[in-house]
Amino acid sequence: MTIENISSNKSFEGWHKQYQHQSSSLNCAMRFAIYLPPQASEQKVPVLYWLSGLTCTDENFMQKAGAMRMAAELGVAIVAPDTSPRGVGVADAADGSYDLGLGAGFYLNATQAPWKSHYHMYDYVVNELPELIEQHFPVNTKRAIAGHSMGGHGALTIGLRNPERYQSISAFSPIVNPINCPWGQKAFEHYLGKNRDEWLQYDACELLKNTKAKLPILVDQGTSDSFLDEQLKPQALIDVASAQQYPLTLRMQAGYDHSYYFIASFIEAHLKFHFKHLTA
Ligand SMILES: N[C@@H](CCC(=O)N[C@@H](CSC=O)C(=O)NCC(=O)O)C(=O)O
Repeated sequence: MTIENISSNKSFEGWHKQYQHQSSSLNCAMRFAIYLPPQASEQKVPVLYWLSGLTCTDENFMQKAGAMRMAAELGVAIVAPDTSPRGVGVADAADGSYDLGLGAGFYLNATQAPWKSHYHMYDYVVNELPELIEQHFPVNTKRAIAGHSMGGHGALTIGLRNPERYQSISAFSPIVNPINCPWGQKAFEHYLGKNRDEWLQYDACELLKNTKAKLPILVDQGTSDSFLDEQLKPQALIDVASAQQYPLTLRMQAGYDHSYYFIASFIEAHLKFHFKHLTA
């Protein structure tokens, strides 16, 4: 697997870099960003995989979250993939809507035309990307996964389905129950078809009901988030976790909205949470 460097910027004595490569899972060229802390010049470091939300690329988190100072202090690399396949021949929403198609891959493997030829973000994040990162960069195999909104859904579902691959999961404002909200229902019907049984494998609440593993989960949710009641519904996750006695910490943060201003306010706590489990 070859990768092409397309940018390098020194930051907090480490490096932020962007790369492009041909993805076998997605059947197109993909871009990702990596932050390598200063410790990576001397030793292999653990990795936090960050999954962004609707409309994002690899750039939103790296430019807006303010995560690099603490990542440099702790010695944790951060990898941020794009949120969907892109390029010539990749299907997009017919009406140009932001919640389907480009920028809206929902971290699943699509089974329906026209999506199924490229939209395999689940396979990309779970297998291809870590393999590529571990081949090309000074990282060890201790991994954590986090994300925002659609990316929070991705982090929860991928972490819950692959507990042996990650040490910890965290999310900001995640879509916790996509089978019961408009964003999730629209995406799943297009990507997975009308059979709702096929949707359950990508729903964090459903997965939490059935998981035996107990990977620690931290969630922060703003109380002034305009998507809170219609799309995010954190109480559904609290209820299942409570019934399962699952180690979930879900904090309602007063006055915060859905933006990166919110993420920037609590990203240090998430990095410290992951660091504790990555180095336990
Ligand atoms: N209507 C908005 C919706 C897009 C939006 O709010 N995207 C969020 C993630 S929402 C859930 O996945 C986001 O992270 N935006 C990028 C950013 O840098 O803030 C719109 O299209 O503007």
